[in-house]
Amino acid sequence: MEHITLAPIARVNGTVALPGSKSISNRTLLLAALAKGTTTVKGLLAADDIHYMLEALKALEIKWEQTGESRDFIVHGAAGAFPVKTAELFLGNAGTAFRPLTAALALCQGHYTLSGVARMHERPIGDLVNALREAGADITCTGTEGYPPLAIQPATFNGQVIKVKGNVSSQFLTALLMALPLTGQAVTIEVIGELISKPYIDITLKLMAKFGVQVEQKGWGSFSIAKGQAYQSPGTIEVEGDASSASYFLAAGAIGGGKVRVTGMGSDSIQGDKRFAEALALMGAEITWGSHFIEAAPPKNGQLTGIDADMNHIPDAAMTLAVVALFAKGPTTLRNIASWRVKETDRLSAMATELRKVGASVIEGKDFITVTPPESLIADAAIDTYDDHRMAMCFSLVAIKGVAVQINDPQCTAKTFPTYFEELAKISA
Ligand SMILES: O=C(O)C1=C[C@@H](OP(=O)(O)O)[C@@H](O)[C@H](O)C1
Ligand SMILES: C=C(OP(=O)(O)O)C(=O)O
Repeated sequence: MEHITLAPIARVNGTVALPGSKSISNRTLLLAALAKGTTTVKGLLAADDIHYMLEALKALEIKWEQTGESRDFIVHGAAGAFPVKTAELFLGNAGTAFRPLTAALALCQGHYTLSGVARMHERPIGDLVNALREAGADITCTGTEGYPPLAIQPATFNGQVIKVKGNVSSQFLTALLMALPLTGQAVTIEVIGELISKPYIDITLKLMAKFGVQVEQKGWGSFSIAKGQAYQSPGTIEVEGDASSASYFLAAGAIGGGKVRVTGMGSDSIQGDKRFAEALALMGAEITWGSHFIEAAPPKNGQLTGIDADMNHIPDAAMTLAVVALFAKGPTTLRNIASWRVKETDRLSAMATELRKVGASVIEGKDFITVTPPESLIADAAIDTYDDHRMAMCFSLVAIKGVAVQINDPQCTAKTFPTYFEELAKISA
């Protein structure tokens, strides 16, 4: 297996220009594809998840072009439903492509199949499929009921009130929100039970508003779209830097003896993961906020402290804290993170296994993890990454003011951050 060996990094210092946000890139591409008019998308993320969305749009005969070598793309919108009525889409392991495209295609009166990598076929989609079916959609799970792959057939949509469960993934609600304006009808989405990962719904609503569709929100339980709204290109959208990707560098700054600044997003960001910096501050890190940057440095007294906190609002960036916990005084407990089990891998189990390899004592709960740091880290651990980009990026932090560490299959960062290890090297001394 390919691996990368990171020697202990004595000090980190410098500035990282963040790659584009995955969540904003894929939402913007889909909204631009459904909108009337041409949209220039600036600073699109270059990574596998976005590649799958771009290729899917191409298969659906949405015209787009890249401006030279830049990350600026021009998308020619279809002004409504996709023009192509038959397509086979392969979407890798990109939740932000798979879930929203499922909902949009269910309303397009065509014959479509959607599939992904083996792990995508183990990630639940039943709550979204059932919500769409109850509104008349014809969707078959061609493997196991409740999971991809999916086959969609033409059907009459008749939903006025659509109920969806929110406790497995917020992407199901996001998918319905983005797709339903295609019907042109008044529709209300009711969320049954708890809604997790709420800040991602804010990203969805803010981007829909940029494309001219307003949603009337009542708390987190009801979302209404008035009749006759349709997406309209806003002209240009600038993709912010990725706040989840920022977490590794901010954590490095908090651990590593110097200041690390990330640019491309800051206090003005629409991404919930900016609040990772608040969690780091709770551990004692010195955080400086700008409207378009965040900077992290170690605590004034040099010692991070463990925390016990609810992480439901930042599930992706919370993984980074589990590794920062290795450098803190006392245990750290991250709570309300059951969704970790249905992401790129079972992240609760993977995180517990790999943290133990470097010497931590770990309690793996059903929906929480407690990490007690070892007296001293075990050197030269070979970290397995489970085809999970975040496992690879998180465990690189072990080297910062710590010990040498081997990361197996480092290319898995391609899902959201293909150049991660190069960027880390640039701020390492
Ligand atoms: O909507 C989004 O862009 C995302 C929502 C979150 O998923 P869940 O809602 O499944 O927690 C997050 O983990 C994922 O990386 C991106
Ligand atoms: C959960 C993640 O991805 P996805 O968008 O595929 O759900 C992630 O990037 O951590």
